[in-house]
Amino acid sequence: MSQLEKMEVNPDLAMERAKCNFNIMELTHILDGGEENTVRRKKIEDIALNSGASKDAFPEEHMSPKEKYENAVRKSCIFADLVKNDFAHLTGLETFGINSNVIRRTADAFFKEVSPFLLHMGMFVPTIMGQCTSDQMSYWLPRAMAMQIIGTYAQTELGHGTFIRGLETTATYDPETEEFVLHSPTLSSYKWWAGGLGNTANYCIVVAQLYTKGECHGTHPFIVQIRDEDTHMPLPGITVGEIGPKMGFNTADNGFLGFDHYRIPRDHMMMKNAQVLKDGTYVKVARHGKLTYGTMVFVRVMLVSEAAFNLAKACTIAVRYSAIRRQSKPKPDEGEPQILDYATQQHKLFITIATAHALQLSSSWLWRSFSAVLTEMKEGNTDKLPEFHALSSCLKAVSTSDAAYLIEQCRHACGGHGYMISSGIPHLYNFVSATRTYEGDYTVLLLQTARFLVKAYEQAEAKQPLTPTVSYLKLAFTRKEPWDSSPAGIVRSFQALAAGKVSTCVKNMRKRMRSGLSEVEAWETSTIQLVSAAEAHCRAVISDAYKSETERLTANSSPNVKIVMEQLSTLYLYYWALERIGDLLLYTSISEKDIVELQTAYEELLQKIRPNAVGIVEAFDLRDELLHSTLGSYDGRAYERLMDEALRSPMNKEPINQSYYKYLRPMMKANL
Ligand SMILES: CCCCC/C=C\C/C=C\C/C=C\C/C=C\CCCC(=O)SCCNC(=O)CCNC(=O)[C@H](O)C(C)(C)COP(=O)(O)OP(=O)(O)OC[C@H]1O[C@@H](n2cnc3c(N)ncnc32)[C@H](O)[C@@H]1OP(=O)(O)O
Ligand SMILES: Cc1cc2nc3c(=O)[nH]c(=O)nc-3n(C[C@H](O)[C@H](O)[C@H](O)COP(=O)(O)OP(=O)(O)OC[C@H]3O[C@@H](n4cnc5c(N)ncnc54)[C@H](O)[C@@H]3O)c2cc1C
Repeated sequence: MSQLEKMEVNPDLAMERAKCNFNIMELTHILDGGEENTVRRKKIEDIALNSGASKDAFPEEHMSPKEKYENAVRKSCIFADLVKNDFAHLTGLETFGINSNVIRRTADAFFKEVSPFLLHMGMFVPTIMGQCTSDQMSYWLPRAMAMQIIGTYAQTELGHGTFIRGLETTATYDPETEEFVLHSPTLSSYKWWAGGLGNTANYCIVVAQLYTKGECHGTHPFIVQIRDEDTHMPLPGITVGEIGPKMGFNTADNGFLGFDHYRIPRDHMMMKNAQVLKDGTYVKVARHGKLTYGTMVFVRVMLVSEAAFNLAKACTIAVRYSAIRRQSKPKPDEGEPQILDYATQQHKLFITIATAHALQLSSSWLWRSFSAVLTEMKEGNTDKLPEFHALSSCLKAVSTSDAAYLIEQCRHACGGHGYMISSGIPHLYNFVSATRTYEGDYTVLLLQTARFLVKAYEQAEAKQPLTPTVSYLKLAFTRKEPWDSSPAGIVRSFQALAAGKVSTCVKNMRKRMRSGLSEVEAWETSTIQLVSAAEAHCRAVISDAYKSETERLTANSSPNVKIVMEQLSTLYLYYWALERIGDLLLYTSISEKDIVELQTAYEELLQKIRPNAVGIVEAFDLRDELLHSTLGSYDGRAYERLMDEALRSPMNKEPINQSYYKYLRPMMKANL
């Protein structure tokens, strides 16, 4: 009999809800970007989740890899149908704005790992939108949106992921037949990793070195059919398959792909930014050489919200569980406290909540900047692209890295039970730790930002005007920043710290060049510090955006919601100031007394947040279907759910496993 037949809420969780002193729904509306967004989101979730279509009859964890994939395809088709037929009027999916976030969020109820269609929606469609001419778009986009074809994005090869210019797949134009010939000249040139490529997709975007009239023009994107639209058989000249088990993403059939002189029509080159005319003449259209990297920039922005969303899930699970879990007996005359009462537990968890808010608000701010950059680019102005590339690169790197670290911390906060797959936390960790690598590795992206920072520093030195996100670099040329523990003062200190680090890097590089190193060598030997400087810059950007967005969003809110949001954003600042004490000592006037006061203020803040902790995570409004967690469900009945899950295990379906007769019994009897 299920342990959950009686509908009850754990009394500790009920008590937490009763003592929450702010309006949870008001905070939900703020996080959703307005009440009407919440209403629409809930409608979409109701349609998708109340039907029960997201549920599995058999626990996914106990399926074979092949069964897991097949189940994910089954549910992807149900979900795609819902998107097309039931959500369309509610979402305006084609805008790829807030509503695609809602669809992405709802999809998580269907997939504990990911949908094999993720790359179709996440990269194939956006690349068609960003890299096609309008004629091409009017042919491809309706087919892709209606799911008549399924696509993916195959850029990375066995030999190269980071260094795009080093890709080896060739696309050589043949003016005789007006076709491109795609070819994989080496093993290392095989495409590797594209999600959905192994078994699902029949089309893909292939990034290849373009050759025409005997000249190489660098990497360009092409739309390539890889399977027959009717039989799904790989087409002649195509070698395609799945790459095998991974830490996560196991329902995403990541694949490999090779070409043997495979021909595609000329107009399957995506020609918005560059064209090859019928006679083979190459025409560059774009004003900026890196516009073909546009989909990556788009997904990097997307990944900041992904990091926030997955952190919100992890801390909802860990905070609810910490409210119902009681352990140890610090006071002999009292019962065991809820583990959420321990200051060390609050230290693990409240920064996780604050980071989820910080990333969510920074991501909304980043989306707005992105829209502004896109609008200018439509008018042919690419001036803001370098700054935006630097910004989206560091935000992607730091948000995914912080999220992975903090999700792991949520697992620690759940003790042994956090290690269970059914807690939901391992899936979250496996998913998010990949986001630190894909779409540009952490270190590589921070070094892109560092390049921009060094150039901006040189502009500041030459007293030239600076773009907004780096205007603080002028602090590098003033006296040491006086320490001020107010939120605005801490943001300024983070800026002074970042400016100081960039300045130190530049001075070190110059010194190394004076001692005989080339510019490239001086850069290379300074990269550890450059990564650290770019991280500090990003931390200053997030802190500034989080603080100012909090002020903007709470300008008209009720007093208690304002207090809660301010407490969290101040906690974020205190936490990172304490984490970076060594740097603050170098670059600001902070004293020993200031540090002691800061630590005390941080500890007091944890206590102030404590009574509202459950309410705060519940403002993320994550339904049980999205959490997939025995530990974090709304009713808080973790022990009953753990036992129920254990009983569902196929290992418990027979009292004696056959291995007893085959191996254990003979061994033990032989040892008698
Ligand atoms: C079921 C329903 C679901 C709904 C779906 C909706 C949403 C889903 C949500 C999210 C997730 C979606 C999908 C996620 C799943 C999996 C996806 C994984 C996909 C992939 O994983 S897909 C492969 C990505 N793979 C990379 O990410 C490679 C990283 N590697 C690079 O990105 C470059 O290769 C780099 C930058 C390292 C070097 O490139 P390089 O060698 O060519 O350039 P170089 O260093 O020489 O720089 C020359 C000048 O270009 C500037 N520059 C460079 N890049 C620029 C840019 N983008 N924009 C503007 N300027 C740029 C520089 O700043 C410099 O500027 P300057 O000269 O002025 O200093
Ligand atoms: C789950 C998952 C899904 C993916 N999906 C797709 C997909 O759909 N389509 C696709 O095309 N690709 C996909 N990828 C590939 C992904 O984009 C690449 O793995 C990623 O960009 C990192 O590149 P890499 O593997 O070449 O790493 P490498 O560049 O080989 O990195 C290895 C190490 O070298 C370091 N390094 C590399 N270059 C430098 C440098 N210049 N300076 C300092 N350090 C450096 C890195 O920091 C890292 O520590 C996926 C990857 C994963 C894990």
